[in-house]
Amino acid sequence: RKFQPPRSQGNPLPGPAGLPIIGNAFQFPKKNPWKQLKVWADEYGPIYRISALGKTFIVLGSEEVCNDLLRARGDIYSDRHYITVLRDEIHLPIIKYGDTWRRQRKFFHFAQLQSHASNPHYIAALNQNVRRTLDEFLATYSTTPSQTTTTTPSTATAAPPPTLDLKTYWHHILEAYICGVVSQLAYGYEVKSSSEKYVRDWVGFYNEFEKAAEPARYAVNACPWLRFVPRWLGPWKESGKEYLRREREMIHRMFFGVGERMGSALAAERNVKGEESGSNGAVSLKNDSEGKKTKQEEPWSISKLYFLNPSKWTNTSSTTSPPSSPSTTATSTSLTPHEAAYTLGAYIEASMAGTPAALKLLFQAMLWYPEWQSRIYEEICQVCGRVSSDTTQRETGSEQSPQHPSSPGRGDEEKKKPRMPDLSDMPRLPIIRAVLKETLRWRPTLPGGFPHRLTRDDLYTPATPTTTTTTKTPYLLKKGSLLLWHHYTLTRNAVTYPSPEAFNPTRFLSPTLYPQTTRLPLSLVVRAFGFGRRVCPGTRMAEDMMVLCVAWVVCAAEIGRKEKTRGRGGRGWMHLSMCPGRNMTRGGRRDRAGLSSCWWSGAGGGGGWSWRGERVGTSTTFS
Ligand code: HEM
Repeated sequence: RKFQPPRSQGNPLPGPAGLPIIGNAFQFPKKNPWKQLKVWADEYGPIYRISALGKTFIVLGSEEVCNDLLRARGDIYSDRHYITVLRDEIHLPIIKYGDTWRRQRKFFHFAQLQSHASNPHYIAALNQNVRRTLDEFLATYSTTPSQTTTTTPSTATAAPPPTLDLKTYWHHILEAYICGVVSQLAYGYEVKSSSEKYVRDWVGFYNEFEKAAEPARYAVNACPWLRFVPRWLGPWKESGKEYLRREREMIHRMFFGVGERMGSALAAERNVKGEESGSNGAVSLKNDSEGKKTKQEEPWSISKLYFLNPSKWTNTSSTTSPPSSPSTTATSTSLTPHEAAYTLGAYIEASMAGTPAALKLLFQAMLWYPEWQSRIYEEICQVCGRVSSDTTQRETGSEQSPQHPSSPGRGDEEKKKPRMPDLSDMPRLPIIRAVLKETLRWRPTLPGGFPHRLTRDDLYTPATPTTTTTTKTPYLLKKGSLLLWHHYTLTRNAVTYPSPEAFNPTRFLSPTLYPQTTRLPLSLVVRAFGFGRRVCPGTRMAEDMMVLCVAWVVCAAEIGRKEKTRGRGGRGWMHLSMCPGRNMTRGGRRDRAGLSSCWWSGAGGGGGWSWRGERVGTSTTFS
């Protein structure tokens, strides 16, 4: 494995010529720069190289090549680029490939194992948060909330703060939804409203993290030797540190707080020793009886599972005397408490990274293609029952949804009682899942992919000859290169996805094109989640959260286009209006069990509730 192929045996990769040092950095358009990589992929084939500021990037533009390298040779293609600004911390998505990554990833998988349809805590976290989210949408965007609300919504605090722009508030609601689910699972913490500081803090951390990782923002990321410059010349040194300090304080407070309340010696000692910040903010236990009381009351969470049996993860010795320097004392197999805390930090931050953006795009797809909204609604009616007064289908939604052949139907009796969809319905909702897959393909949230780093020289001959391959001589891929699985190019492959620019979820329903497409895990059907050993471990949970959210919103209202106001909006902006459907004004959909408690009556036709959306996600400035 240590064998390094002689460099003379390989051909250099093709690619566009660039300037010395700067490379191809200035050849990208300002708008949608990732599109340029597709242009080059068409010219140079499914594997080519570019360079920028001394770094070599190898761009992979076909699933075959991605699988050959990132998956089949995962032992050398799973490292990450070293981000100097974030060097102190152990964020799972960017950590170097090695023992710490293995330990964290193992704990992450343990956390993911809790997210299954037979775990009542998982179901509760999803249902509770989706209900709150819908409440917030209704309470916030009803044009006449005082007249329409007869039952007090469960989130009395749902109205946005007066300073907040309604154009962006719905982003906050979706962020709080994701944050709510994962926080409840990770720490047993229940988010009450999207304007809660707790949620905004996590969003802030993720945004800071994203900025810190940008090569263009901090020159030190591109030129690591800059870290040796004095502090007065490198302001990023302080700003980076401040963000990391606040983030660490939050991650430790939430994680060790659970242990403290449970009376865990590990967490208590940890708290006494304290972190750099002086305090982790965890609740101190006063005496045994209080300890016992809080121990009983501590809600289920992944942190709690950890503190119930820390020795499963940590060396027994370190459970009584926590390491003074968090990241240094781990053996190759034992996860330090600090690492466990950061794994759950990644659980939240990584969820917040991709999922809200994808959800926003899903809403955008509903807006632009209302016929799919109607088909989703029809599908839900077939699976969860149709409300008695809801005899009229939506104008565009007369088409019947196909029933998934493998899904057992619920009894007729149950069908008579309309209810809101839940997790157990997932296998029987192929349409909404196809719409999600198509959205992730149509508007990738990470169009440029997420770089993997190659740890030693490698030789590679693509099985399918490329336009530039003249001989059978393999290409030389150099150690230290960053590999971009270019998601935008992958999704624009006209052979796999005919008419790639068209939004057409049917492609994921066709049994000839994608056999078993509704049953395969999302990450195997769409490539939005990466490849190989670093593939996104939260895929199933992401699918559950997104499908449930859209299903509930579509049950509650129609998402429609609000008339464009002159001089406002523009390219990349969208206008949304959600108005109660015809059925609802006649008391139709509000009769669904599960919705009634958060619903208002007498919503009156006409305007309903509306919101104006700002740019959706980071990748919506498509032309
Ligand atoms: C639509 C939603 C999501 C998208 C599009 C997405 C996408 C991705 C991508 C592209 C990667 C990098 C894969 C690679 O390098 O090959 C990744 C990594 C990761 N994702 Fe997600 N993700 C989503 C949701 C989630 C959720 C809900 C969680 C947590 C529950 C999560 C946790 C992670 C973690 C921890 C990593 C780092 C894995 C590693 O480097 O070993 N993601 N995700």
